[in-house]
Amino acid sequence: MRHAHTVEQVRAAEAELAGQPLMDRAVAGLAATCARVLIRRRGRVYGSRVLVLAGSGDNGGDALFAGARLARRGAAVTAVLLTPERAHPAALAALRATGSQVTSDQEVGLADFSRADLILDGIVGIGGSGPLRPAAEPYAHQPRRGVLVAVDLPSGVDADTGEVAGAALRADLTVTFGTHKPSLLIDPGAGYAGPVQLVEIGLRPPTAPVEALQHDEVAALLPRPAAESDKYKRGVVGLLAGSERYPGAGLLAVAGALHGGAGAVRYQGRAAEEAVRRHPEILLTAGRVQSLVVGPGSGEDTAESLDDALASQVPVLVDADGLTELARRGPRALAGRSAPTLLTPHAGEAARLLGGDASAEQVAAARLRHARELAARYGATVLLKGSTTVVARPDGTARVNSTGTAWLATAGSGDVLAGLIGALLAAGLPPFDAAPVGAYLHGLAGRLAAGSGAPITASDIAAALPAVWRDAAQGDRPQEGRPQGRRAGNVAGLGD
Ligand SMILES: NC(=O)C1=CN([C@@H]2O[C@H](COP(=O)(O)OP(=O)(O)OC[C@H]3O[C@@H](n4cnc5c(N)ncnc54)[C@H](OP(=O)(O)O)[C@@H]3O)[C@@H](O)[C@H]2O)[C@@H](O)CC1
Ligand SMILES: Nc1ncnc2c1ncn2[C@@H]1O[C@H](COP(=O)(O)OP(=O)(O)O)[C@@H](O)[C@H]1O
Ligand SMILES: [K+]
Repeated sequence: MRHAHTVEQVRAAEAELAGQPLMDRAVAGLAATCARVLIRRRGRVYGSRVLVLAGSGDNGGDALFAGARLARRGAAVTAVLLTPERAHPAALAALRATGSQVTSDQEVGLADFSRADLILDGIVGIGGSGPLRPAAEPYAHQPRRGVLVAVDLPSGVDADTGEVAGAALRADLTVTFGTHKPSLLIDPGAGYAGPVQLVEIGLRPPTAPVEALQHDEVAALLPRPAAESDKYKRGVVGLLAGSERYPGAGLLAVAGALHGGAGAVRYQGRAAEEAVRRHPEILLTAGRVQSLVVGPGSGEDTAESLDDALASQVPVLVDADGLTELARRGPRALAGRSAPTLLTPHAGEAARLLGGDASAEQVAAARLRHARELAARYGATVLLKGSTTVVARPDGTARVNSTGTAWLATAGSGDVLAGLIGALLAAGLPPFDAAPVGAYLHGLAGRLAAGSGAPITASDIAAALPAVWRDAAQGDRPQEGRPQGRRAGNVAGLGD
């Protein structure tokens, strides 16, 4: 599991360790990573050009101390102070002691920014608030040819949420200390972080409010048939999906559900004839189900299907047209339910569910906040789709998934996901497990189908699910976050 803690939690954990050399540990890890980057890039640290951007807090202190270590290994280090009168005194003294250049001339800083082999972004870390200050902002737009390493988190990104109020520095790599911050896992912030390397400094923060399942946890959660299983014991998922107008959505939900670990799929939409032709294994008869998926392409049947689903005593996943209908009815429509409800909106549907309190763009820019808000308002688990999928519970705890790829943004992709998660619910996973496990597999399936990068269809995603399931079921792979190390995860090639 990858855990992310809030600034408040980090501060409290830090206070418990008062007197311990936390900064030394952080700096040692940071400098070692920078040295490895330089060795990979230039063959050695000696003679490399390093630019340190130092703000007025400890984040700047970390960057200056790391700069001093690199200078002692022969790097030509320049430090640019953004608030010269308040630079970290001990760190500045350490850097000056190496004979490195120190300036507060931002013109010099910007010129060096373009030339340096490595830039340390120590402008601001977990102490940041609001948009980048004017002195710092130009660095967010300045071209560069070197590697930009964010210290703790990219400056300009809100640590707790991943929101970016204005400009932010786009890192090639982030070295974070003690624990992950939510912003390193959730877009748009995560998109500025690059791969994330965690330096252990001994912090022992409490339960994480935001976490990301990794291969091992997914492996442990995947439903597997036991020796005495039969198809009913494994779970039956009912699909209220597909209409005369949108038969395809029903078929894609079936395709997702068939690969989701349930024993059987009971199809109850209007595309039955085509569905059974394509998927002869489905059941068309009415009967018991252990979960219901309502909404994908359900068109003219939506209101009735939603009534049926919400009146049931089984877990219900509401997607697509079902969400539009639910938005019309409002949160009270879920008030009487005794079984769990899972809502799976994309940003536009989320905006609708919020009744106009936020636009789709605002939802996408503040994914964690809006997923939590929706979960609280509707008293349901919410899976907010998009570049980072966020699953939130009414109590605010959240799981995020980053295995996806933008190639997943293709018509019908969400229908496959709805069927897949519906099957996981039928197999007995609670929504807070079924939703992130489904998103994890769906994301990997998209990646597998897209290969090195090619347009894929929703059917391709469904077809890739068995291979991805087999791979995930093996667990124990040191695979984390974005699997190719593009973002959170092992720092491909830059780590040990
Ligand atoms: N916690 C731990 O366990 C450990 C933490 N460590 C390190 O400490 C860091 C936290 O240090 P910190 O508390 O000094 O705050 P920090 O991030 O440097 O920022 C504060 C300064 O930034 C300024 N500023 C604010 N907003 C801004 C903006 N938008 N744009 C520009 N500037 C902005 C603000 O200025 P002011 O508002 O006062 O004018 C203030 O002076 C943490 O990220 C990690 O690197 C490690 O060393 C080891 C263990
Ligand atoms: N930029 C992106 N990066 C990663 N995944 C994405 C991106 N855009 C969309 N997705 C994923 O693609 C799927 C699209 O679902 P949805 O919007 O419901 O499409 P549809 O309604 O056509 O089925 C979701 O799983 C979503 O998380
Ligand atoms: K930073």
